Amino acid sequence: MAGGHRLLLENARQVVLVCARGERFLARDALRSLAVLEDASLVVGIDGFIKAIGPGDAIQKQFSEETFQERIDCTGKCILPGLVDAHTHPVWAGERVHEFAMKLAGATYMDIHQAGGGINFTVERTRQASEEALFSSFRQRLGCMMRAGTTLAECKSGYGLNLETELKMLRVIERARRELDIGISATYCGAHSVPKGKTATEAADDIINNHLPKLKELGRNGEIHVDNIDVFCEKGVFDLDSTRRILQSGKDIGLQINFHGDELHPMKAAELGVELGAKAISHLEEVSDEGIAAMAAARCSAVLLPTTAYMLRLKQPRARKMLDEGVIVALGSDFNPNAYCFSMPMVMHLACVNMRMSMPEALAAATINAAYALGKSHTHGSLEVGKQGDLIIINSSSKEQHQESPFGKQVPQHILLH
Ligand SMILES: N=CN[C@@H](CCC(=O)O)C(=O)O
Ligand SMILES: [Zn+2]
Repeated sequence: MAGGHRLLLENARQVVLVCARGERFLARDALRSLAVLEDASLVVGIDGFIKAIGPGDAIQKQFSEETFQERIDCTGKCILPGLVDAHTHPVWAGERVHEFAMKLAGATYMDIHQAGGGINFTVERTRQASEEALFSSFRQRLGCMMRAGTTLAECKSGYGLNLETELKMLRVIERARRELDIGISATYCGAHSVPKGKTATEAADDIINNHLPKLKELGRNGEIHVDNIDVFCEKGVFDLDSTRRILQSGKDIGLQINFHGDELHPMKAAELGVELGAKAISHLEEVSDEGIAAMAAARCSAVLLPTTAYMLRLKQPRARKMLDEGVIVALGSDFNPNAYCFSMPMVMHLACVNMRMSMPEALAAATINAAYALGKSHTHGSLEVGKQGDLIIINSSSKEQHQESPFGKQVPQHILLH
């Protein structure tokens, strides 16, 4: 007979809280060591929220008269918050394997983009795909992310560019949000590339005059729920002026600004993001010193994407400088047809090796700080009483093994979402 509480996780070797005082993000010295309880237990209530965390014997005493729908013996194991992936492009059709060969032969991302490949190749395939087919592949991809420990993922549109296909993608994301056991933060990314036959200014006008009013209407009717607005601010894609106009219009209809900036060329995108009150800016391989200082002061988070720099052989984003200056650093997989990585443990590992982040910095960046980038760190990203009981159990006695061994031991034994 069900009753009392949803779940008791008993006697874990470590419960990695990440933070324990209601912090909305971790930066500077707070990243030196994360909050961890040894030999601890955790209780999730029927409503899916965490009710208690503490020493195993204390929890046992406190809940000795209570009943649980499920109990898991976590002896020798480690409990972590579910991982948060702050940047993904997971809805699309068609493969771009041929472009990998072109890149290995020396073509750059922009060479391929300017020749009509890259994003625009995927746009053609995605426009042709049925909504059902898009949902089916999306569901499989989300399943892979979950199996690697992701419990909340930001998911972008952006392979439609026209209103019809952007809405098709957003409906697919909305369906997943309602039907699947994974948290989703939905992002409208209709300015991911300039559609064929249009200039950036014309594309921006179309978005501002046609796409955004429709999103507002559908949001008001409860048909789709969009959290963020994104633009690919890049030389040869959307310039600073078009980016500003689109992001401001998105903000005016209540969306959080969370966009691609300073990736391949220095654009002063970070400075623009701060001016507009952006919640997050992704990539930042080419961010200026002034941009870093402005982001730190404005608490605008940097979503760093180690798979992109690796795949495209770009210079690494200056994670160390950002961290030392107090920027709120988050991580994302950037899952897309050009960077096919589902795994946040692999992303943390690359962040440590290639971007020289410490293990606590990488774990905070994949939990509380990623949740902050999505405006969800009041409910996600740490194990604290009152937060959502999204957590993973790894068959290892310390959290470090999760990052050190991304090729094997990273697969969580249990993934629990509430
Ligand atoms: N840079 C722009 N967007 C993606 C790539 C998308 C694609 O190539 O399909 C990124 O974040 O890496
Ligand atoms: Zn991206």
